[in-house]
Amino acid sequence: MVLNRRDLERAFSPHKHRRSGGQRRSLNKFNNGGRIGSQTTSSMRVVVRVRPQNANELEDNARSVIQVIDENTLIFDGKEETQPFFFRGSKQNCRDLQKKPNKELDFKFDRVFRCDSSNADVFEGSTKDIVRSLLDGYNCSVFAYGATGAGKTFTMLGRKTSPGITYLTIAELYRQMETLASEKEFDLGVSHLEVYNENVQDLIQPSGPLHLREDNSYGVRIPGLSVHSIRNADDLFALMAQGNRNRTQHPTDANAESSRSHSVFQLYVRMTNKLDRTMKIMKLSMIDLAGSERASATRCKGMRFTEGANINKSLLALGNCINSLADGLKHIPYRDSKLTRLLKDSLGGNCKTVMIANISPSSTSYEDTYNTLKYATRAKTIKQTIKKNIVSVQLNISHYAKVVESLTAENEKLKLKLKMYEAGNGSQEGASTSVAAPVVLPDYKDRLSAPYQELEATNREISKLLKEIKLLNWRNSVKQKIADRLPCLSINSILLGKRLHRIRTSVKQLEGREMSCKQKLRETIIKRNEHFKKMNCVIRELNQDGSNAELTQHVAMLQLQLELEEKKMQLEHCQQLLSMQQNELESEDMIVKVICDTLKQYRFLLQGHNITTDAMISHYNELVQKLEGFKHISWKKDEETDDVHKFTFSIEDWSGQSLCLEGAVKTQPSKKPLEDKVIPELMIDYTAKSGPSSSIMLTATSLENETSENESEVGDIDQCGDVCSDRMLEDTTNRVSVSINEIIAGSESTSAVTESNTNSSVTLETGNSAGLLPVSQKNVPENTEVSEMQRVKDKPAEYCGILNEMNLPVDRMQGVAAQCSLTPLKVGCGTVPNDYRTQGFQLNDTFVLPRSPPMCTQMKTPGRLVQRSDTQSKVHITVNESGSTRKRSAYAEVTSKLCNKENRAAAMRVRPSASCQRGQYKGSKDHTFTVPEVPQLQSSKPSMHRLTPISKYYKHPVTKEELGKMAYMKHRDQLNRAHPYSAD
Ligand SMILES: Nc1ncnc2c1ncn2[C@@H]1O[C@H](COP(=O)(O)OP(=O)(O)OP(=O)(O)O)[C@@H](O)[C@H]1O
Repeated sequence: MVLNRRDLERAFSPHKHRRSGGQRRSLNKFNNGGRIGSQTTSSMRVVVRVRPQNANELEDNARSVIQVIDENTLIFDGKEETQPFFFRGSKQNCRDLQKKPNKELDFKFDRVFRCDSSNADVFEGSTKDIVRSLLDGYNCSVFAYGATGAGKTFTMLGRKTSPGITYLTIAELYRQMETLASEKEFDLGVSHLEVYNENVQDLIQPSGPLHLREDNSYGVRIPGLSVHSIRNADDLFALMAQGNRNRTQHPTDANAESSRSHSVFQLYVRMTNKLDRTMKIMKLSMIDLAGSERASATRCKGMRFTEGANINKSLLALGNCINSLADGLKHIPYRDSKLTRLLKDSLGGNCKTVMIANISPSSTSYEDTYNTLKYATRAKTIKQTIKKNIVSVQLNISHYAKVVESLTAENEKLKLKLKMYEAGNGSQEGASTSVAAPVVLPDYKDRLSAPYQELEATNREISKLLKEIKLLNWRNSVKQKIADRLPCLSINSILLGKRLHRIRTSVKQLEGREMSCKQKLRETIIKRNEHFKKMNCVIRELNQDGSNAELTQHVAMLQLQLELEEKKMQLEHCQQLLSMQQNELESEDMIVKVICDTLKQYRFLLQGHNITTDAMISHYNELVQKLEGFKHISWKKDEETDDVHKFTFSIEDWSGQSLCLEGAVKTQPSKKPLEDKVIPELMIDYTAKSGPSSSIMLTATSLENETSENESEVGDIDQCGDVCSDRMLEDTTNRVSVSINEIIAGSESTSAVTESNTNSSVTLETGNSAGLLPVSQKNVPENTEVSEMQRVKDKPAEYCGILNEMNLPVDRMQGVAAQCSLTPLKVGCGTVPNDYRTQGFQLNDTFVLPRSPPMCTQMKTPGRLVQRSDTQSKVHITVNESGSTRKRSAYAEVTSKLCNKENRAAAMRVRPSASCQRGQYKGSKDHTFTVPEVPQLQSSKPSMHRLTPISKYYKHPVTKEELGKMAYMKHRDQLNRAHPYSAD
């Protein structure tokens, strides 16, 4: 335990820190020159007050060791103006060597008060600012430090004529609270205690010693300490006086009214915001420390000596804490004394602190003053981290809703008042310029307003719940639908099980939500009925008071408003539901399309393998019929009409003769225009203007965009798919119907290579041709196929010829070939038609087309090889003598099916080379034809020899499984895109 002056000095000696820090050379380096009002740092605010010399000091003729330079600076132990020093009659510049040299230390503080400063001056310069901080929500502390008799109590408590800063601060607090009274509510409480001989005692209601408790949330607490409410600053003064009377004071040699204890006066402020009910609890502590003293100076003995030792001990602990805080150490020895424990949250805690260092200017207190100044300088470097004490009051969203509601209602009322006021003023305008009397809102409107608003709110809630229920219901039905159709497509039972489980779980969740919504709805409806009753009651009462027309009108208007609001919400909900249903419909539409497409591909695949059954075909046809039925469902609006896109068609026959045609493309309004992606349906009606033709090519050009680029021949297999390949119907009136499955974006025109006879009236019609087979197939009896199949089996080498004889469509031929385990024909087979016989070919000449699409140059009579180059193909045809004598020329007709766009036109008009002319091949069996790139045979009956899309997937050798897989692969992505629950 340290009890003497030397220890105290050591505790606050700068040399101590020089040793530890090794940096400081002069006291001036302590000074950071902090300024009043500087809010940039949160350093402890330190002010110094110099008291006037007392009678004793004046009597002793002691010199003043303090020179106050300005508001912030003082010089301790400055040079005195002394008599010149003479040695042997001459003035000496050197000082009197017998005298101690002056320290001449300058100190800077936040504020320095001269000895003539009043308590009011000190208040203005030290604690006035912290009142603002207190009301901003910060804890604040003020403590007075100094040697005994230095004027601490005088500064803190003052006299009746000159109240101290505690009183002045609290008076200021009351003044500022009054200005905030409209926004905030305040509750004030005070307590007053002393720490005497390391015991804490209540000064207002003295009882036994009190214990200190520390709490993370509330800091230091003293259970049992009485807290007294005050109404004004005068109440406070009375309480302080009472507390001071109870304070332990004893006269010492240094001070006749020496306080022998540390006094702590605390004011608690609870501030509640009237608007949001947030609460702040702040604490202001005014601490009058006991004076540090030298036992020699006070000449205390016995009890007084023990008191002094305790005072010094606690002040020493305080000095250690200040040093540790100033050095930024982690551990602060607060627990060394009761005083430091009590001041824990005032010094380094969450608190704005002001230290008032009281000093005597007299040289008799030289050491005390010097120590106090050092102490204060050290304290100045303490940094504090402070935050507002906002108590989170349990306010929920409903509270804010209420506040907003009440404000809105008030706002509405005010608006109404203003309107009425303006209306009243308007009518009186001109009549009188006197100030209009305040307009009183009709009572009935006021009384009806609250129940109406309640009713409106519940109505809104009901509409919302109804909408929620409907949506949940609909989502549920969609999920059910998915669950129903999933097993139809999914082939992976494990995956299917998982998906179904997921769907069922979500269905259950939706049902649960629906139930809770329904429950809420029931409750809200009950609530609404109550509001209705309430409103009716008010209306009845108002009627009893004296019904008037205005009231009736107002009630009717309110009812209408309610209805209107309800209808508006219903409309909104309907629109939302409708758009969701529309989306669902579109997605289902897409699924149907994809399924149809896939089905068609599978159908061809099966047909290719000749494994279709009658039942399958009839099911398929049923489906087609159903789909056709679907098309009759019209989504178009009444005012919508078909979009017509006009085209001109130029038709060329293979001999180069061209026909001019005009036509139009009709698209259904629900379908996208030509420029868009896919046009599933397209109607082209045109009539040839002139001339018969045996072979024509149709080129369609959009009139709406007449540029040369748009003039294109379509029919390219890459662009138009199987144009004119699926269905060609020949009717008796020489009208040819061509089915076009789809036209891809970018091709604004379509063409079809077709044949017309003498009549040039041609109709190209598009439609869903899925599943429609070439009509010629109908004419082929199944039994014929079977018998021929046997023939093929018996003579596999001749199967091409046999199949040609059978006059089967190419896919059927492929099927037969596959069934007979023969190499499937890649592209197609054709028989030379009868009319060709007259042109030099023999019946049953066989044309074998190449195996894979670009290799389309093989054209041979049996036994002869055909060659092909990149740019053209040479076709060797063996023609027998009889044929050549009969006809002068021969034709190798090709179609553009597998050609690229550029050479297709040329390919269409392949003529036999010169070597094919009559007579030139007489006697010779080999003739050469120059054929453009990628030719293909075309017979006079195109329906029989067209390529089918399925042929694209043929490879040799290929198994049925592979074929199936290939077709599946092609459509898998499309299917998945169309619907996530499609095939796995
Ligand atoms: N600024 C001042 N102006 C006039 N008189 C003063 C001033 N400061 C102090 N005094 C007088 O000095 C005497 C001692 O002052 P005070 O009791 O306030 O000292 P203290 O620091 O509280 O001493 P202790 O620590 O012993 O209680 C008192 O009589 C007081 O009236």
